[in-house]
Amino acid sequence: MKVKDRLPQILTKVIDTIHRNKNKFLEDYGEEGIEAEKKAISFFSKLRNELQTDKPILALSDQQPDTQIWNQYLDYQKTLLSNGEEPSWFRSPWLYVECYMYRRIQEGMCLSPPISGFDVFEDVKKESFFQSQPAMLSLCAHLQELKGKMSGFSNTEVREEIHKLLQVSLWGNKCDLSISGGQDNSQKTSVLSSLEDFKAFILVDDMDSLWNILLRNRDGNNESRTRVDIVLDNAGFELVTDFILADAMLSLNLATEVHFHGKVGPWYVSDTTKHDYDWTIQKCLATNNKWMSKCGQTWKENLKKGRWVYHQHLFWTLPHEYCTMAEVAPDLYTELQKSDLVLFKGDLNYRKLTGDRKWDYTVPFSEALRSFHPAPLCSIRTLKADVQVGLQEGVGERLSAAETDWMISGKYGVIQFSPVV
Ligand SMILES: O=P(O)(O)OC[C@H]1O[C@](O)(CO)[C@@H](O)[C@@H]1O
Ligand SMILES: [Mn+2]
Repeated sequence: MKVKDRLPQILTKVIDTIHRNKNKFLEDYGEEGIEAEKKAISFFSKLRNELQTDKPILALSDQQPDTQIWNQYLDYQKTLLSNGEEPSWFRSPWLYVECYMYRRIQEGMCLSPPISGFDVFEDVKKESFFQSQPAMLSLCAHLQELKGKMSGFSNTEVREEIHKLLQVSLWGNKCDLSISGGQDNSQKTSVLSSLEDFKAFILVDDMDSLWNILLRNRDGNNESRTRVDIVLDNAGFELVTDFILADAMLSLNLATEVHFHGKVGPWYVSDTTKHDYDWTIQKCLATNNKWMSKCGQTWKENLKKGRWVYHQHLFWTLPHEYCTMAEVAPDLYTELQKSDLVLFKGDLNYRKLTGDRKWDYTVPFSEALRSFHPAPLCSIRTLKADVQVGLQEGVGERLSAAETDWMISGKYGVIQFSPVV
């Protein structure tokens, strides 16, 4: 499905969702809730029309901490066009327009009090969590079993385990809801048993570079500290794979703290917010499956003890590419500099890391990052957008000749590392 079709479809789903929740708004806020529902629906119908008829991109009119930054970015887009042309939905960069649509959804809710706090994607995120529960259960059981036997593990065995869980987290990224226009895209089967078959689809495998960083902690003395950061992507199955990975890194003594970075508001349908993060841990804890509930308990404790830390920053929901972070969000850049390893989950992060440009397939990843080198970093992403760097000579060409949609189907993945250069 093309962006042109996918984005209006997402807006249609937003409108349906708000409409479906009318009674809830009535119960919560009385007549005022109903008025707000009408207001939000008319905002989103108008927005969908602007999109479909290629109207100019408008400045934001809410008063949020990032409103001015967005409006300045629009001014900057105007300077890129010649002879006074206006940036419009189809004549602006895809990355910008797509981010802009999600920001307009936030604006629509913000301008519709008292229902402003309503997350229009919450229903589908929850649904996808429940749909993939069997697959999550088997991961939780695997982790608990691993914990039972890991005390006698050699480094080779630990390496093998962490490689497995990195791959699980990679394939977990297939499950985002924006690419499917909000349709169910959950994980139905355990990925663990398919890892060997999927190996052939990993186009860049830098897992050993990560291993070398993590091994330093395992082999170091008790004083040593290793901080891993995970820039989260989707809630649902993917988030649980990230939790499993983070838990294993601590349990296997490969890291001492894991910092998670989530979105400040609803984003790209399934992206993780603070509420999704807490909800997921709570849900795992409360299930009647002993393995999953044990996982939930440990994760809650990790947060309490400061071994896990959750961060949010509005930079993650700006349209800016990451090479501008040091300038646009210096505080966040400084925070990431404290890390020993930053894992960027998902496709959108990859697009922002590389600036969503038409790079040659063989350009080194570090070069495509331009000045963005806060710490050693790694992208863990399935390919859903037509940007890919760091491939061996001839690989991109060979794939293009064989499969026209190899860059957007989510079938291929990378675990791609860049040291600090
Ligand atoms: O959740 P992810 O992996 O970032 O995927 C989201 C991707 O889906 C799309 O919305 C559809 O291709 C892309 O713009 C975006 O890169
Ligand atoms: Mn996403």
